Amino acid sequence: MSEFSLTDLEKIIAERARSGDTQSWTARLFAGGTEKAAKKLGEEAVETVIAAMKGEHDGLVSESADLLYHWLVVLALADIPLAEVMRELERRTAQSGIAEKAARKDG
Ligand SMILES: N=c1c2ncn([C@@H]3O[C@H](COP(=O)(O)OP(=O)(O)OP(=O)(O)O)[C@@H](O)[C@H]3O)c2ncn1[C@@H]1O[C@H](COP(=O)(O)O)[C@@H](O)[C@H]1O
Repeated sequence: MSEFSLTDLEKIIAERARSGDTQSWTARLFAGGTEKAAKKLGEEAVETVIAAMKGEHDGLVSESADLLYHWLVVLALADIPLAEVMRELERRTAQSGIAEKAARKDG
């Protein structure tokens, strides 16, 4: 399992967004604004769906990476930290009681 996390990528995106580097895709996405970035996210989602439906292993991995990267850019443009989404996922997990059931099973 890679040590690299979405939190690491979120930090890189924040740094690159501020860089003003004309070669930076992140900086260009930020300059283009939310609508453009969200459209790109939609395209990557469609490409991910197509790769999944075709059963393309490598394509699905690659498109998933594009999707997660563009999703984090859209979140950053909306000033929503990844932690806020994780808290929502955690809340839903706690609500379902799945985590406790798994812990009881392990213990
Ligand atoms: N993870 C990514 C990442 N995933 C995809 N992309 C870029 O997203 C762009 C769009 O992908 P597409 O598949 O649509 O390729 P495209 O050639 O633009 O296709 P068209 O839309 O033009 O048809 C490409 O330029 C990819 O390089 C990414 N760009 C950056 N990152 C991360 O962000 C960091 C900083 O990158 P820069 O901001 O470019 O310095 C990198 O080190 C990576 O960690």
